[in-house]
Amino acid sequence: MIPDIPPVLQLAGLRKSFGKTEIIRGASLAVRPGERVAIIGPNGAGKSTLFNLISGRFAPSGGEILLNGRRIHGLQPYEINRRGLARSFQVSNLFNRLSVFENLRCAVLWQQGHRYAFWKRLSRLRDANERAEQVMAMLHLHRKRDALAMNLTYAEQRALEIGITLAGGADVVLLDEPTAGMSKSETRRFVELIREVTVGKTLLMVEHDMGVVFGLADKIAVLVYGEIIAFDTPEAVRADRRVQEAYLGSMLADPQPQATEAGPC
Ligand SMILES: Nc1ncnc2c1ncn2[C@@H]1O[C@H](COP(=O)(O)OP(=O)(O)OP(=O)(O)O)[C@@H](O)[C@H]1O
Repeated sequence: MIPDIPPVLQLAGLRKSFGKTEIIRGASLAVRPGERVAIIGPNGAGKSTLFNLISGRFAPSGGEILLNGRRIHGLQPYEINRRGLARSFQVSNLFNRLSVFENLRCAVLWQQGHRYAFWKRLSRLRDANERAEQVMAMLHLHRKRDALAMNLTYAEQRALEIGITLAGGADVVLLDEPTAGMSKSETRRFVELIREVTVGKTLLMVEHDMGVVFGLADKIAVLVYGEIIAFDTPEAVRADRRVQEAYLGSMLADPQPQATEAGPC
């Protein structure tokens, strides 16, 4: 990474209060193009709130969010999406009664601004079909092309969700606990898949599994009580005394995947 490349995503003194309680307390972060950043921290530290602020679901109480140097705070989630930032959710975002292909095509059309207007020009539909096929192949889901989302395995559903997030071609991708609920072997395969499908993209993820975090991230941001107390390489974060004291030093000392073999599939 060349240090003076401008950040693709920048948080500056970001704040968010719910009522009188300040949850995000002046968070600042500069993410360079192509970096893979994991946000870690104790339960309730504000990780999901931070994602909700960046993706436009919540309006900040103060501070700034810049995407490619332009302010995005105050924009609607779909406007932020069309500026090239897409996010996945912890809860399922799939249309259960649509096929894998149809789910992806809906996502392409929506993210390109056609909403669900399937009657739009045929050439656009052709482009969306091609993009959906492309994303399906990237996810290794082409053999499940016509399977309904509800009939996929849990890991396939999570892969499809990542496909939906990537469908519109966003350059900045936010993944919220992408491996939650997976077995160890599924988690290992999924980490490889995430690595493959995010080549050339900037990735921000919230993840509790330290094996995934240390296996994927170029940099780790540690959020404690709404403040980013460290933002550095995995090695530097692991050695940081403040991080060890504030956030489960033992977890960082031995970053093995935390998932159990008893996944939901
Ligand atoms: N819409 C809301 N209204 C009021 N309080 C909220 C709201 N959303 C989140 N909070 C509070 O903000 C705090 C941070 O929650 P958040 O979900 O962002 O933490 P987190 O770090 O993602 O936690 P976890 O690791 O458990 O998912 C919590 O105390 C939560 O109750």
